[in-house]
Amino acid sequence: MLLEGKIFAITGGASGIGKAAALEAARQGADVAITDLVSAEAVQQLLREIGDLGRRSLYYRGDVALAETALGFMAAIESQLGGLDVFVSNAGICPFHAFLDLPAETLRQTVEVNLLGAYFMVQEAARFMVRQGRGGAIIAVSSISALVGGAYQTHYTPTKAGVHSLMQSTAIALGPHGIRCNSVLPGTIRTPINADDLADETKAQGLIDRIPLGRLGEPEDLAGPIVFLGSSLAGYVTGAALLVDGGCFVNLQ
Ligand SMILES: NC(=O)C1=CN([C@@H]2O[C@H](COP(=O)(O)OP(=O)(O)OC[C@H]3O[C@@H](n4cnc5c(N)ncnc54)[C@H](O)[C@@H]3O)[C@@H](O)[C@H]2O)C=CC1
Ligand SMILES: C[C@H](O)[C@@H]1OC(=O)[C@H](O)[C@@H]1O
Repeated sequence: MLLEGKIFAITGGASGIGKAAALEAARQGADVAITDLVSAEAVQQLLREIGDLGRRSLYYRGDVALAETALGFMAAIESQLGGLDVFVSNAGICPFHAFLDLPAETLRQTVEVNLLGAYFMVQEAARFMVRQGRGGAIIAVSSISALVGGAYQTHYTPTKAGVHSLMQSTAIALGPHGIRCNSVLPGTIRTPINADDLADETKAQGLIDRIPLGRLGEPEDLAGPIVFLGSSLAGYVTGAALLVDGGCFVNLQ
């Protein structure tokens, strides 16, 4: 098992990519801490599944856009699980909208959740790991959108470039503490974040046609890469970005 005896924490772990990664971490031997916006009742089934795998779990409800959520989440992890080895900044939103009439509030909210939320969380996780003095791994869920644009994502793609850049800079800042920092760059993965967008079958098929592996991604496609980057198998990998897109990015012509 890749994360035997480790403590794994993730934001936005109630749904989609975060939920798949949380379950895979438990399968790979880790105790799992999750934070999300949803009620504790909404994650009971997920926590039961983690328990059935023989692992401890905790759920902390909060909004990552608020700096105090990071403090509260880390305090809960310390008191209930006793440490932190792998931290994944995953929570995010993508409210598709055209550029010219984008409301300032949509821009502000997207930046606050995706970029400031990631920053607050990564900073608190790193402080915790440095205090512990046993190194660690931090992974940010960025996107292929850190590298390419989207007409309806002008407020979103800069946040994904931002978290990719955050991992590059924190890799340098935290390397001397034995903390590795990497990002995963998913292509289009079917989750609730894009259910409405992909309900347009012409758009969905257009995306699939550009993917050499011939399908959109599923949340489980990210679970392995995230666990790998958190594990000692990736012990010399830091400051890296792993595209998980079925080959979409390289498919120019
Ligand atoms: N689905 C996709 O095609 C892609 C997704 N991503 C990124 O993956 C990450 C996870 O997204 P998905 O699993 O696809 O979507 P999702 O909607 O299934 O999961 C996102 C989770 O984040 C939580 N969340 C949203 N705002 C929050 C806040 N302010 N505080 C705490 N939790 C909050 C939601 O409640 C939800 O559980 C996001 O950062 C997204 O940008 C990146 C590339 C592609
Ligand atoms: C939510 C979108 O479908 C998804 O988000 C990303 O970051 C990808 O680039 C896709 O556009």
